[in-house]
Amino acid sequence: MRVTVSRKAHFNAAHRLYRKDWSMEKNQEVFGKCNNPNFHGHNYELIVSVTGEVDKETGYVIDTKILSDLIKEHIEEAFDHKNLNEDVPEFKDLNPTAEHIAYIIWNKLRVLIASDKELEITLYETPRNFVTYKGN
Ligand SMILES: Nc1nc2c(c(=O)[nH]1)N=C([C@H](O)[C@H](O)COP(=O)(O)OP(=O)(O)OP(=O)(O)O)CN2
Repeated sequence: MRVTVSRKAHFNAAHRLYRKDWSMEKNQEVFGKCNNPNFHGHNYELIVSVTGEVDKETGYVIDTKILSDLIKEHIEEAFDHKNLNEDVPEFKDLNPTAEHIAYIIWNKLRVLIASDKELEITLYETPRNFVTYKGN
């Protein structure tokens, strides 16, 4: 029996959407108010979902306490109350869009969760804007 187990988390972070190799005018045209050079913040809501076989002995796909600890240590510690452009090395040369943040989170967690389980990341940048990434 395959089941999906999900854990919610959140972090607050600042960012600016822009490309260093574009002019201010081009960045403004493409990214608008998200290109504010003084940055802006979001209350990101994160859902991490793990799908796999239910263990016959424990009844678990993954212990939610273990999943929660992994998210705290590897995602919240790295992103919470940070300026993503300036403080987080993964975004030094990668525009911190919701798509890219979800991709980075997936890659950070993928290596920590058993390879026979599927991993899916849903990231809400605002209550109405969210992305989903499950690899590939
Ligand atoms: N595909 C993407 N589009 C946009 C992203 C993104 O990461 N991926 N990011 C932004 C801005 O950073 C920001 O999220 C937009 O904020 P805002 O326009 O305020 O969004 P809201 O939905 O909260 O506001 P509305 O009032 O509903 O317009 C832009 N695009």
